[in-house]
Amino acid sequence: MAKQYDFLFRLLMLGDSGVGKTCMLRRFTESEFDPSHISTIGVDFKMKTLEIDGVKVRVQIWDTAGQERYQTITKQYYRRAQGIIFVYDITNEPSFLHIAKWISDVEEYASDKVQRILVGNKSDEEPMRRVTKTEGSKLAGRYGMDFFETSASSSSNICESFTHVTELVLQDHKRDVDNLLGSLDDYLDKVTLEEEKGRQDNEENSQKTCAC
Ligand SMILES: Nc1nc2c(ncn2[C@@H]2O[C@H](COP(=O)(O)OP(=O)(O)OP(=O)(O)O)[C@@H](O)[C@H]2O)c(=O)[nH]1
Repeated sequence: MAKQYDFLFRLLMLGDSGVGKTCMLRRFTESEFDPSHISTIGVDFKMKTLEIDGVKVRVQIWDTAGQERYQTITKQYYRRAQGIIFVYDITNEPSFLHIAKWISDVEEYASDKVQRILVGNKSDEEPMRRVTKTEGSKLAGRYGMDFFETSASSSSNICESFTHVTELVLQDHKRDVDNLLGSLDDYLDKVTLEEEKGRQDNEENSQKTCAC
């Protein structure tokens, strides 16, 4: 059967328990919002296909448990992620302060090339806000990440944030392919030049032989 997509990328969601990772993922993949909080056990994943600039990208999004007790399990998923979404809750300051810890874990366990974005979720809860947009944006800037405020409840910026991290992974992948093709071109040019030089040397040698 023909493949239904051009690329398959793995994304990972990280952040404290209760910040809304599962709700964001359900909103993105199933357009649903469930206000109950059932803590994720270990890890879970959902798939979705996106079309970016005519390229079909299938994303496998891993939703990790925020609870400390599952971290030995969840850390095993860091290495294979190509994109990471760090999530905090704008109504919960500790979840924002813990982002530095999540980032340091990723720096320790994930690939150096992993693409990352920062998300402040629950932007619909404005009266309960404890972390300003400027604080979120500054933290993201400090780590060289793009920043979004989302709401799984109202759906604000959900599609934009998942699509953006996928675009970053796709761009990085294309850069790798271009570099590989560039090296292949250089190699083929070198081989052609050497063959050309070999032919010329042979011709010169045979002319010399004839003259004798
Ligand atoms: N108001 C509001 N509530 C939200 C939003 N997203 C999630 N919630 C609520 O926050 C609670 C926790 O959401 P979950 O998605 O289960 O949180 P989680 O980060 O996956 O938690 P763990 O699985 O324990 O790591 C639930 O009661 C949700 O209804 C949002 O955008 N706005």
